[in-house]
Amino acid sequence: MRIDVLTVLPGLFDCFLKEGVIGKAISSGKVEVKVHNIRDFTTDKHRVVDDVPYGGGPGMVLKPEPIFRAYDELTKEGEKPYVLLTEPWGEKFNQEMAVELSKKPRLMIICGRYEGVDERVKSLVDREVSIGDYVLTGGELPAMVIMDAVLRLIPGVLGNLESLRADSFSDRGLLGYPNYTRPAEFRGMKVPEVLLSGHHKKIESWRKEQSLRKTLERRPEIIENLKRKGLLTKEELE
Ligand SMILES: N#Cc1c(-c2ccc3ccn(Cc4ccc(CN5CCOCC5)cc4)c3c2)n[nH]c1N
Repeated sequence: MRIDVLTVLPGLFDCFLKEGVIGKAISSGKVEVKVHNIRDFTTDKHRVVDDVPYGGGPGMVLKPEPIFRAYDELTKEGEKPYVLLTEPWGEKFNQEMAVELSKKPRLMIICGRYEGVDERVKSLVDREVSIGDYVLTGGELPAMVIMDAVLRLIPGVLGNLESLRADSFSDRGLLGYPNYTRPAEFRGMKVPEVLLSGHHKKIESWRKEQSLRKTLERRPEIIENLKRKGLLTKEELE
C-alpha cells in the first residue's frame, strides 16, 4: 500500500513514521508513506496556503489551488488514490472502515488546518472521516490514527504477532481481553488461574468470554451490530 499525506505541518509526522511497528513497516518497504507539504505546491513568493473566509467569520481557510496542484502532481502516474479528508464532522472512523481502507492499493489523506479546507477541495475527496466527537486543532493527528489502524492490518506489518492476533475479535471491533504478565501475584492481586493452567482451549474460551462480556458491558451497540450482521457465532451468542 502507498499513502500520500497532504499537510501544512509535515513535521508532525516525523516520529510517527520512524518509530514502532509503522516505522518498521516503512523502513522494510512493506508499505510506502509519503508526506507532502502543501506549501511546496504554492506559486507565490510567500508560499501562501490560507486566506480569510468569504462571508466573514473567524480564522483562515486552506486555499484550494495548492491542494489541487498537489493532487494533480501526485496522481500524474500510477493508480488513482482513494482520497480521505479528515474533518470534525466526517463519517465516524471505526475498525470496519479500517479493514475496508486496508484493502485499497493507494490512499491519499488531506489534512485540514485552521478552520478547514475550501469546500471545493471536497470534489477530490472520496470520504470525509472523523475520529470522534471532539474538536482538535487540525487533521494531522486524525490522519495518524487512521494510518496506524489501517497499516497494522496490512499482511506482514505485525510480523509474527499477526498469526497470534489473527483472532477475528479485535477486527470485529470487540473490546480486548485482560492481559497479565509476571509476577503471578503482585500486591495481593493474582493472575487468573486459567492463564497459568497451560490449557490453551480453556484459555482461549476464557479470553473470548472476557472480551464479549466487556463489550456487552461497555459497548452493547457493537454486539447488536455484529448480531445484525450475523458476525457472532452461536456459541459466542450463548
Ligand atoms: N478527523 C477529525 C477531527 C478534527 C479536525 C479535523 C480536521 C481539521 C481541520 C481544522 N480543524 C480544526 C477545526 C476546529 C473547529 C472547527 C469548527 N468550526 C469551523 C468553522 O465553522 C464553525 C465551526 C473546524 C476546524 C480540524 C479538526 N477535530 N476532531 C476530529 N475528530
